[in-house]
Amino acid sequence: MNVIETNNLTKTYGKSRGIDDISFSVKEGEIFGFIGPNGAGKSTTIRTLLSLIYPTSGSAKIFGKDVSEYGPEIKKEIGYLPSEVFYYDNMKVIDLLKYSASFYKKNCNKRIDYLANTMNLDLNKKIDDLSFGNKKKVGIVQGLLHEPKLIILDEPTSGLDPLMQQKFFDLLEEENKKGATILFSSHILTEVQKLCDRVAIIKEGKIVKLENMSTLKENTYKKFKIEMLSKLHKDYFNIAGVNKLKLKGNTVNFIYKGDINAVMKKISSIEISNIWIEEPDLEEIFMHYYSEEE
Ligand SMILES: Nc1ncnc2c1ncn2[C@@H]1O[C@H](COP(=O)(O)OP(=O)(O)OP(=O)(O)O)[C@@H](O)[C@H]1O
Repeated sequence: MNVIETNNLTKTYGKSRGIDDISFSVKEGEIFGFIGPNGAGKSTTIRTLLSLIYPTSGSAKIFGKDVSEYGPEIKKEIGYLPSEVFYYDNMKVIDLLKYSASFYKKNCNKRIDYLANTMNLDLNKKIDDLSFGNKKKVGIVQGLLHEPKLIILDEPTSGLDPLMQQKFFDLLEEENKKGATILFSSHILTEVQKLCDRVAIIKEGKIVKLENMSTLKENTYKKFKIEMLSKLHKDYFNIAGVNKLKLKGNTVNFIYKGDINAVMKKISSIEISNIWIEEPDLEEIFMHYYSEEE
């Protein structure tokens, strides 16, 4: 079953572009990453899904229901963490969370304690007295306290220190194991890489790539660095699939995309002292998509 489904979703702000013809779906139980640089259209897509803004054209469904028509009903099953959180600063954390919990028809007290404990959040402090990162934690607890079926996170880790980020990821994985579907927007690729099953890469309002995380990495090139015992002719590795070759002294660097056996045969015919074969990280793959289409 698809928990999220968007069809040709388009949003313009007056004459300027927000998002253009966005179509994707997220299956139940999936952790789906939405990655792209500032201004690409991540927040616009998310805000449309939450019916905080309305599409110019196209449509979106959550749990099989149109978001514009069933917004309030759908939102009860969603936990949303916006990219920027604003609160009534004078309230105590616990009062704000109890107020949030009152919108759902269940007792969330134990859950609030558990989440606050895990995220190391002092419930008795005034919101005004919290640091930016601690305010973010309030948003996290607020988004997860009703054990939503769908968790939508817009740049959720900004302001969290690495230890807290890890605790937060552990929490998300825990929720996902219990069945929650997660949509995770970010421009930080390493975190998307850690967590997500599938990603959509968004650029200037359009999805430029939609792929399983594993395929995204498999279908790309590998990086080779080879140290040889003696100097080679510069054309030795001039075979199909080899790119960006650099020969310096006895060391050759290149990237390779193609049948791995072809390049391994070439390597096995020479004497080498060391070899490194590396996968590009998501950052490099991402840069590749961006520069390729510019
Ligand atoms: N309220 C608005 N009025 C006019 N233009 C807007 C508005 N909100 C967003 N935009 C424009 O829509 C485009 C997409 O913005 P959006 O905030 O969705 O991007 P984003 O990928 O979430 O970026 P960021 O990571 O910076 O939040 C941008 O060009 C932005 O300037």
